[in-house]
Amino acid sequence: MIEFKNVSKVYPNGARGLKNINIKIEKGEFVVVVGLSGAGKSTLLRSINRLHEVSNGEIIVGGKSITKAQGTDLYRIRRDIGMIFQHFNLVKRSSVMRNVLSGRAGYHSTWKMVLGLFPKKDKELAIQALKRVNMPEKAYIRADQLSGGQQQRVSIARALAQEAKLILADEPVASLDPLTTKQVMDDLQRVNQELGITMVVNLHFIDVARKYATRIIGLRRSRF
Ligand SMILES: Nc1ncnc2c1ncn2[C@@H]1O[C@H](COP(=O)(O)OP(=O)(O)OP(=O)(O)O)[C@@H](O)[C@H]1O
Repeated sequence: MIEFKNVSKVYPNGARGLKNINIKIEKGEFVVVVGLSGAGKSTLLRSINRLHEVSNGEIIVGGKSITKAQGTDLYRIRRDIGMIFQHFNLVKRSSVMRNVLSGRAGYHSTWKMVLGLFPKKDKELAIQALKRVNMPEKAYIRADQLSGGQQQRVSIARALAQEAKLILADEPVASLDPLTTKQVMDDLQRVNQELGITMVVNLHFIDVARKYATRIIGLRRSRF
């Protein structure tokens, strides 16, 4: 599903993000990346969908080189990759439904999205996604009316509506309390087990990593 081939990343200011990384992640794995602050976890995760460009080496996603891909090819590879951020990245003044539907944006023309013209099938997908995170009754509430944990579960629903084959979650529970952390991690686990969506998750807490991961990757000073 994902292969890092001798990947290195040096930031323009000279900071080293990754050093000679070789990893293979198979379809359906729940991989947790752990490491101290500055170890390179975010750089690793964000290089998978090319939010960060790597300096050397190549990353293969779903059999295709995302490193070399351009134009439509890059767009298609990215469409299969859902992203979950520490601070949820929802449009806070929009409804939950509208946020989940935004996961469908990659399937339609920009003008339709600007006008909010989503086909019926998309709305059904969005409701199904909200059901999977146990939040269908919140569909028409504004996102900023929800707790942090609920907002994070909406962002999981957005990735599901996107029909992502792979979800990258960069510190998804770093802003949450222990109870909410469990709910969000349980949702990610359920999605992984029931839908077979591959997960790559960065976490600070090794106990949470142990509980959920099918494999833990430890990063230390840009290496693993
Ligand atoms: N945009 C950037 N510009 C310059 N250097 C950066 C940038 N992003 C990260 N770095 C550097 O790259 C290295 C790895 O950082 P990265 O954010 O990937 O680590 P991390 O393990 O995710 O840490 P944290 O948990 O604190 O986010 C660090 O030395 C960091 O200072």
